Amino acid sequence: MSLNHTLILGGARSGKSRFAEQLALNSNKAVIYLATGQAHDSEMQARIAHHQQQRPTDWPLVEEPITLADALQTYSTKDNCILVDCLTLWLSNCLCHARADCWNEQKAALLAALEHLPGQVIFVSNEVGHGIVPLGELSREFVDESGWLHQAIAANAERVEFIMAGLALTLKEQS
Ligand SMILES: Nc1nc2c(ncn2[C@@H]2O[C@H](COP(=O)(O)OP(=O)(O)OP(=O)(O)O)[C@@H](O)[C@H]2O)c(=O)[nH]1
Repeated sequence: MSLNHTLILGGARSGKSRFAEQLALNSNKAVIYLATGQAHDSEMQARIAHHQQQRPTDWPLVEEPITLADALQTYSTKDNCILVDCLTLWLSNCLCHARADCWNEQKAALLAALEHLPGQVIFVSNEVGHGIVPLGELSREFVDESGWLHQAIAANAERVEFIMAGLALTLKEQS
């Protein structure tokens, strides 16, 4: 089964967001930008402001740090393309949530929702699994969950790209 979603992976400052934005533009559909990031400090505020300045001003913004599946179900239509930037921050937000089962619930909800969404979705995410296994328990959980999430989304994606130094390596493309 291949669904109408694309996964764009890459390291920090790899150019993955820019690549994903170009892909969304090329879709020729109405694009919605779904941000999972939260501006908890001035550095993050500056990053967000930078992102806002360089993407098209006519893209509606949805900010949703936790309930990603609900947001996708609310906004996905057969004529639109939702750009989700990014799964990594969503995973962090869910793992750090006060409710211990938040992550398992939200992950299951997303994977289930993906089977029925009417429109196109482009996911951006950090590939964080290239280093050594972290010593801290939460960091280990983060790296493990991130890898499992990417595998689950990639399995049914129609396209998966890995971005490095602004260049794309196509991992999967189904015509
Ligand atoms: N809340 C909110 N977050 C945003 C908005 N625009 C972007 N972001 C967040 O900013 C994050 C990207 O931050 P960066 O660290 O600068 O980008 P990056 O993805 O690591 O870098 P590249 O690989 O170069 O794309 C995304 O994950 C978004 O969640 C916005 O309008 N509102």
